[in-house]
Amino acid sequence: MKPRVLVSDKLSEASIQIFRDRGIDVDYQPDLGKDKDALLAAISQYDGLAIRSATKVSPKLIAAATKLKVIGRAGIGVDNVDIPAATGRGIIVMNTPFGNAITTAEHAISLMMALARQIPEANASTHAGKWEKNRFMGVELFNKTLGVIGCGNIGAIVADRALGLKMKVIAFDPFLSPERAIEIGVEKVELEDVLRRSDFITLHTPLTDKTRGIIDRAAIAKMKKGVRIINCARGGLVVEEALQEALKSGQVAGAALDVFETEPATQHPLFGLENIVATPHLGASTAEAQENVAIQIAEQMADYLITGAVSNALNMPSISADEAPRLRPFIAVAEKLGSFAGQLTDEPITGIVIEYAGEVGDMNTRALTSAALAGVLKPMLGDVNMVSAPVVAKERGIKVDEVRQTQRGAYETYIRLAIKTEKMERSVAGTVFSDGKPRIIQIKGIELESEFGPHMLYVTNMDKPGFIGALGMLLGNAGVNIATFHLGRQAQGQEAICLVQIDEPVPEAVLAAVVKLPQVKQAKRLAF
Ligand SMILES: NC(=O)c1ccc[n+]([C@@H]2O[C@H](COP(=O)([O-])OP(=O)(O)OC[C@H]3O[C@@H](n4cnc5c(N)ncnc54)[C@H](O)[C@@H]3O)[C@@H](O)[C@H]2O)c1
Ligand SMILES: O=C(O)CC[C@@H](O)C(=O)O
Repeated sequence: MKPRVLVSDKLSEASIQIFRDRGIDVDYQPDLGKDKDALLAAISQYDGLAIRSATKVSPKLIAAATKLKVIGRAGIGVDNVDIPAATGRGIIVMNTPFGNAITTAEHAISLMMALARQIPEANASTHAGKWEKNRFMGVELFNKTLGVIGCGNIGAIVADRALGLKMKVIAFDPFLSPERAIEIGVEKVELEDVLRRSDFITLHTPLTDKTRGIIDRAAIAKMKKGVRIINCARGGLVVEEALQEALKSGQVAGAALDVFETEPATQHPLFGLENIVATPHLGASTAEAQENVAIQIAEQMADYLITGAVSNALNMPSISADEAPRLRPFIAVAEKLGSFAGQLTDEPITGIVIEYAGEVGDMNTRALTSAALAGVLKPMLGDVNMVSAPVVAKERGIKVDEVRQTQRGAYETYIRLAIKTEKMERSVAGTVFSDGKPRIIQIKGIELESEFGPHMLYVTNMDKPGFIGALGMLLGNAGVNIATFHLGRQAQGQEAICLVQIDEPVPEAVLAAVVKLPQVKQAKRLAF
């Protein structure tokens, strides 16, 4: 069946065509995002949801989205998506981190200039026929200090443009390296310095628990009198009441806001103030940026739904379109090895070590580890996939370690997964043969070679004569057809393992009879 995507916000037509061209059924309902109830009623039909900022993806919506695999944000900020809830349900959340960065930086610079020269007010006055030449006395940008809070993609572009205007640019960003600061020509400083030294302050951080209210009453009190503030990032970074007081007192000479605590902001205490320039979240609104982000998100979502390639996901490692087909059989073997170990483990798992050797050691092992974890956890928890598994493992206090080595042993590739519980450690290893099929090659250090079948019987026994015949007879008498039969042992007369692929699940009574065979230590049904 074709994947179905809902586009619930206004997106460029080009993106709709991309979905169609890639063989995806797409419903373009640009106003549905604003109608919570209608969206909630419709969401269960879709594999993908493409949005901008109007659609709020709440835990309630995610709970109703039973088929949903991917949420694509045509833009940067994903604060309208509950990422933990999506991750918990195994839904990938992706955005387009660069598509609107230049446009948004240009908007911030436009707002700074509009503030410096009071262009909106002067425009309104001139249109009103007032010719108030003496009323509008501006300030120059030349030689002024611009303080950038958050110097990532957009902050760095703003800095670059401001340097072109011959401003001095200082930046506060805990994640900005000194080398990067030198590269982009800014002085890396502390927040206090930005507050104390800047003539203009521009915000370019995401809205997080750390950045919410970063410009509050106390921060404003530390600023130069007559500072001008530009917020083209997110409402909530600036405490609006504190700003209002400071604009009235003259501590802040002017502020330009593209974003507001509550949007749409149709009524606001700051509206109507002379020293406020306001735009309705237009940062990303150019034809170029909207085309970019819409095309990018449609490509990324289509890639994921059709090929499994993952790019720009916020809750899953990337898998490029080139590596997706190469990775697929290894994802399958990692998941199956995990599932094998998970099905055999009844106690709480404390740790998992995944070892990659040979060719696979050079691959995207984060994706493989996520697949292995999903395999381990699924038998116990059911609804876990590559997206949610790392988070679920962490929540359960399972320590996950990856070991990579590129040298080869007997096999071109080798993946070994060891599970630790309070009482024991169990390991299983596998590989992918040239036919692309995953194989088990080792269990508990015992060599044997088997495919993963839909129905299997796993038996550990003592290596004594008569066992194979007795097991074969038991299964045969019960009408259970054996497809493949694989054996391995530690050494003659010691612990042995038998892996039998059968055409249907072993009935309970037959399993009980297998356990009673004198040589048998343990017998379990497995399914892949
Ligand atoms: N107005 C609009 O239409 C519009 C358009 C695009 C993006 N945005 C907003 O702009 C924000 C920035 O976008 P970007 O592409 O530059 O993101 P980015 O991730 O490239 O950069 C954000 C920077 O903020 C820094 N940061 C994080 N926490 C910080 C803190 N406590 N103090 C200082 N810096 C901190 C990060 O280290 C990072 O360098 C987005 O999160 C989005 O909310 C708004
Ligand atoms: O979609 C928009 O118009 C705004 C997007 C912007 O806020 C973003 O974070 O990318």
